[in-house]
Amino acid sequence: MAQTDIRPRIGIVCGSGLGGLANLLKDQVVFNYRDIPNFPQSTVHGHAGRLVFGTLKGRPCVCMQGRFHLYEGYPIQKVSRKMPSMLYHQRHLILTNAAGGLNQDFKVGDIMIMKDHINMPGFAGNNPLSGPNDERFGTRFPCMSDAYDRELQQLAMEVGQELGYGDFLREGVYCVLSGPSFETIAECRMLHRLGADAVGMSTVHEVIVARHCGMRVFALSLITNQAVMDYDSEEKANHEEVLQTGKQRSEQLERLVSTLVTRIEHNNIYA
Ligand SMILES: O=P(O)(O)O[C@@H]1C[C@H](O)[C@@H](CO)O1
Ligand code: HPA
Repeated sequence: MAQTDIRPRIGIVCGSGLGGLANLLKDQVVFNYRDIPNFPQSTVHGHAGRLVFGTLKGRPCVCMQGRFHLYEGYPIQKVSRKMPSMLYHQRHLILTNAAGGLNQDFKVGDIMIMKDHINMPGFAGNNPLSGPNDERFGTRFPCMSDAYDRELQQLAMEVGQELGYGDFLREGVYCVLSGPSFETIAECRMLHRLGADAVGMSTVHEVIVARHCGMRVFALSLITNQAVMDYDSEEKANHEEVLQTGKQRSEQLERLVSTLVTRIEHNNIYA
């Protein structure tokens, strides 16, 4: 922080292939993760591994161009609790991810506003808040029924409609698995029955920590591929398709996020 005058009010985390968001920032001050002491490294294609400070349409922001995933081998506390600590000092956190569509009404390229999550690793005791609680950050037992800020969801929906995104803007429930293997057909069918609209490998642990710190959270999933749910299907989930869809939709997703950022300030949603 000593190396930049920018004091961000909004933190942004970029999902797979969605790092272009960080390039929108003006007056950039960039730190490569490899140059930050004790910082993990991004090991996944589509995650550049840079912390970018700058202004988005005049609003001071900090952007993680590259996140850490459980499957990269980092302990869950390191992935989510200690490392993006710069982001957790902000009032708002905006997260993006790539996800497989489970909802049969969803199409590849849809943008899903996350209204809730299912934390599968959490069911197995893998929660980022496990371990001693530091009361300076938040309570031992944080509420998660209000994890995704309803005012921000509403605002994003309005922004999306104004931008003409109505045909591909959705809302739904994201289910996180630890990865890195993609899901089996039986797993996808089960997750769908459980109420998940999309499946991915990130975001939820970051959301839990952000809510623990009292941040207001907004998250978007880009449906980069249809989860395979049919034994007759020839489709095979793969990371190349994920990145390709990210490239195709990046411009709209970036416009949605940057307009949302200006509206957060304009509507003075800082309480
Ligand atoms: O960081 P996100 O959640 O966007 O990345 C997704 C999940 C895996 O890391 C990868 C699979 O293609 O994309
Ligand atoms: N499954 C899990 N994670 C993903 C997927 C998927 O189908 N697509 C992008 N990230």
